[in-house]
Amino acid sequence: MATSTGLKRKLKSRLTSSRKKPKTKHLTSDELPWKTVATPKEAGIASDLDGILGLEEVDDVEVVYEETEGGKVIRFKVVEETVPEEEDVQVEEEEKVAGPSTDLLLEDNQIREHTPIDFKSLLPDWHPFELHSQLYHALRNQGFTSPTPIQSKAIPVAFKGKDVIGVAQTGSGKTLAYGLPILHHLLSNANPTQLKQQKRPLKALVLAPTRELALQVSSHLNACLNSFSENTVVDVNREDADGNPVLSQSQSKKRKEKGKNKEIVPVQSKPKGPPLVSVAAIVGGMSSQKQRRILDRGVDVLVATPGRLWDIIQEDDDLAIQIRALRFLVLDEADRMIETGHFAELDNILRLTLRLATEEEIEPQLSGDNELSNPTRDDQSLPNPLQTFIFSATLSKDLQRNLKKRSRPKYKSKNTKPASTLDDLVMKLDFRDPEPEVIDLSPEGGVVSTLKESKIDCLSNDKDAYLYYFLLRYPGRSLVFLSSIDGIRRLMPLMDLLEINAFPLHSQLEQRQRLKNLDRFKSTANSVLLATDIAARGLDIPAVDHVVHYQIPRSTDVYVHRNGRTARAMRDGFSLLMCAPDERRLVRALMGSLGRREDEIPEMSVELYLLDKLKARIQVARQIDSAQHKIKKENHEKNWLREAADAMEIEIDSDLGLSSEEESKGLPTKQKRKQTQAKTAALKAELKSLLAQPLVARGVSTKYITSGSRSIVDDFIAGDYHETMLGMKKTQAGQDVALPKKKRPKVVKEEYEEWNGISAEC
Ligand SMILES: Nc1ncnc2c1ncn2[C@@H]1O[C@H](COP(=O)(O)OP(=O)(O)OP(=O)(O)O)[C@@H](O)[C@H]1O
Repeated sequence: MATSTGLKRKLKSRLTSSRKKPKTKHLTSDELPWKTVATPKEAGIASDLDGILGLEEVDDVEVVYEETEGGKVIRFKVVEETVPEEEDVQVEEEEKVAGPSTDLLLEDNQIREHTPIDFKSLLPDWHPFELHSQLYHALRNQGFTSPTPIQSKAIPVAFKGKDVIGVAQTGSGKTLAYGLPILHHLLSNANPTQLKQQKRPLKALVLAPTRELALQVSSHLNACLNSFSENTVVDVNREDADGNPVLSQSQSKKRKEKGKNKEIVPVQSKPKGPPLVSVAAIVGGMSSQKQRRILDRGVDVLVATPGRLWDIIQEDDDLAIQIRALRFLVLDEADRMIETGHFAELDNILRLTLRLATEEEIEPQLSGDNELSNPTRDDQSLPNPLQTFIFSATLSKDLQRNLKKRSRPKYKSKNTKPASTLDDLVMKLDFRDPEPEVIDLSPEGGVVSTLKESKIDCLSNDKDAYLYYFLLRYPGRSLVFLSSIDGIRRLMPLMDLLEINAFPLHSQLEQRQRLKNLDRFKSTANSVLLATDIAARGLDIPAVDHVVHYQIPRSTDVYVHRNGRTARAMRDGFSLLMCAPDERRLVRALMGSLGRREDEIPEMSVELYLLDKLKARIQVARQIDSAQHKIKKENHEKNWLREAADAMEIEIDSDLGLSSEEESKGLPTKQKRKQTQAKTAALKAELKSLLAQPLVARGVSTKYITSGSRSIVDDFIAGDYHETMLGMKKTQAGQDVALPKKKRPKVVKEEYEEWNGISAEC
């Protein structure tokens, strides 16, 4: 142990070093520190884009794909690593021996105090849980001063070793409701000496339905570890040249540059010891080699989507064996996993977690010949009891009731059929707890109290104009849900032409692009995300102001989860349903199954005069889009024709003005093409002029601002005038909805005395 003075001096040096952020430098591919190495041809290494994609495998080189005006550009970000100073290493060694220190208070990412922290007075609401000190630090750093209701209820139950089925409204902190008990258990039971000697076995598996949600859960859990104890926590999704985990950015230490004038030589800082607890994500669409390496190294908590995980399990017997001995299993948004087509994979993974009675053998439904070894175990052979947590904002009451009644799984033998519905699947889960605890905090009617709902009734064809109106009228971060990818593809060019900052998100985009679009949406205050329901569940995007249901969601659960992207963590939020005449029936059914009436959702008020002006813009934008589409299609056909002619060694007109031949094939002549191009240019000029015209509400005089039937001078003085719609007040969307109709009092059937005919007395 160091003396207190010695420790102080070293801490000071850490103070300076911890402020240093790793620098990043943009380089071209030629500037990277290449080294020529021979690779076997058969391996097909780096055949992709001349090795550029392979670069993702290189530590500290981040490949960034950017759309620019000149086309797609690939950039390389090189993160300069730091070499820890001897003093830092010494402090870390000391801390390692002493265990996680409680004498550093990290606030605003800086070490402020050097006294033991009294969490009892700093976090009184958390104190009764007696969490590991590292978690207290993390909660404090993140400003989570008190537990949310689901955390208050679920954490003590989980600490008792019980299985938990948690149902709570969207954005209510369910991730930490299961995450904190898991991390507490792992931190409290970690044995640093043992970790150094052997590969850590997998202890917790969190299954999530979408890649984005899995990555988010993983970073949420990592944030609870990385806030403190710099030497004990690493981001295992990053690794050094030897495949060792690299300390996360907050842990970067001072570096020694190798030569001032030289090119950057990335220097790897070796971790000073294995992390106490590590969390990693395994999802589709990202480098599977890297993910396999992470697994080979060993990880404590794995957050995964079922598809990619099952792919890996099929080739990795060791992982399958580890899953059989899990300590924690979590199904996050289990109901959605059933919908995403991952059902068979999920079913197979869950089969691995079942207890096996000595006489029974259960085999997962493996495809191919790569059968897993399946050791028969009885209940007693389990080293640790498995604890199962199922969390969602929507789990049917029937399912919750059934879960309470059951205990042992229904899987009996390897011939058992896979489950076919969520109820079926969850009922087959092998809860070790004879009475799993159901905690249901879901709000009545499925709506979070801080959410304001509204509705616009309009024709299908007018939805674009209403959406455009809404986006201009209420700037902010708007998440627009569409039910099809085609719908997004149609709307995106319109948004571009109308100069709306919109990004698409759907399953047919590359994973890299999905994450990038999500990031752009997160970091742009006034932006729109046009998304399918892959964005409906679990995504925790800070400050989404509005959710727009461009099409009516296909189920109540989807409605609840889509709405849940706004009004999170007790913040205000707004949702708008766009309802075409043929969708009214669906809205009625939707509200009915939430135990509500259709007219409980108030109408959004719309300035029709301005809407008409916007319709004119939309019309021109649509014409441009269709003309551009036509040109694109023609170019495509032209290219096809040229290639076909080349292949057949036929000579065609140099400019493809194939005149008669062309016309006979239905292709436009050169003249016609020119006409289309000229028409498009004229339309673009028209749209440009329409976009430049100010949007002035009816009755507003821009010449004499104090006159007109709608004087705008007071708004100017008060500073609450709308910047793009003159004459409108700058209001929040929630202020422009009519009050919801009051619930009609329930008709209480009066009990009448049985009618026995006119009495003799009358
Ligand atoms: N105790 C807390 N105090 C304040 N904020 C918290 C607390 N716990 C979690 N949060 C924050 O609340 C937000 C929502 O948390 P989380 O994503 O876990 O919600 P959720 O219930 O899983 O939502 P969904 O059902 O939509 O998946 C996150 O930004 C999280 O960081």
